[in-house]
Amino acid sequence: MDQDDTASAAIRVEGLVRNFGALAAVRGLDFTVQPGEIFGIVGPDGAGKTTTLRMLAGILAPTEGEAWVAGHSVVQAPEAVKRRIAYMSQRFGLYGDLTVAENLRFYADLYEVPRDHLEESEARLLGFSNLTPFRDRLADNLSGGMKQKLGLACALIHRPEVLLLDEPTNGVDPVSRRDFWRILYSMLKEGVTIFVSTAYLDEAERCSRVGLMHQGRLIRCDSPQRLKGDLPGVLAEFEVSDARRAHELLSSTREAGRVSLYGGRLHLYADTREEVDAALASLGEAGLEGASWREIAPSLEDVFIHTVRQASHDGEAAAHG
Ligand SMILES: Nc1ncnc2c1ncn2[C@@H]1O[C@H](COP(=O)(O)OP(=O)(O)OP(=O)(O)O)[C@@H](O)[C@H]1O
Repeated sequence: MDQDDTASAAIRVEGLVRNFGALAAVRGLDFTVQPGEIFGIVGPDGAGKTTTLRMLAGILAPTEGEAWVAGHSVVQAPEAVKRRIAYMSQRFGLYGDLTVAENLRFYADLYEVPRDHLEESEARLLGFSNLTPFRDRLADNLSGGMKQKLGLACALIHRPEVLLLDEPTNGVDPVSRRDFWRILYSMLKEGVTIFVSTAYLDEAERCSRVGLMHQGRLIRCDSPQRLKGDLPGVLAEFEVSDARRAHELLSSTREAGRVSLYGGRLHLYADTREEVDAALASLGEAGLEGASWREIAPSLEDVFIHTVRQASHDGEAAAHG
């Protein structure tokens, strides 16, 4: 590989594999994240997101392949990687019997943050996260959202170049989630590169690029805009008096995931417009009068559902073929 490429990319991954015994958790990843990007990774439970993050953080050795994070190899120099990044796992270690300020100080000491920068960094991070009024509260007595924000503040105290976040807002209330993302954007402005896994597709929408992970592979990787624009087929929304019944009728003859109910509206993901017209005709034949349909723009959720379905379908076909 070109030495300059490795040095300039914030994260570069080549042929990364991780097996746990017979289980292939990560099956060969290749991607690059540029400095100042926010890269989101989404995928069903067990897709391999946490395993990937742990390898990038230098705390889990790859079975095969390589990754360079903040200019260092996770295989050759994991300790150098750890000094230049922050990794917030799903069970980030806050000390419940220490206060908010004491937790920050603990992480500052751990990373040997110079004392002369400390007060300013603490004040800034507490301010960002709206935790200043709670600086003397024990971490155990914070709400879930506040705990996550404090975890992020602790992860940022040593000014990492790359921030690795594993589902950081899982179960967090909407207001704290918004605060959390505000902090992430401020960090981006300061040039920090962010790699975040999330189960929330509205969060994935906020990323500069999104990787869809499925069974240990990245099956798509692009900007949210492009991912939505490239979804093949037609997404149709039906206006119909009895959406529940229409759902039953249309889904009985289609693969799972093709027909879904959104409130009182019915969505059909079809290969062609003719297929949608045929579906409309079949509703009429079944006595559901007055139905109509219009094409709608897919959301990232649609892209996610249909891409995963297609990948599972292709995987099964390959297994049986
Ligand atoms: N230490 C381990 N030992 C054995 N198997 C593991 C280990 N860690 C992960 N796995 C397995 O590897 C696969 C990928 O897990 P991983 O946690 O990376 O997925 P994920 O996409 O992060 O899902 P989740 O969001 O549920 O954590 C799963 O089948 C999991 O059971």
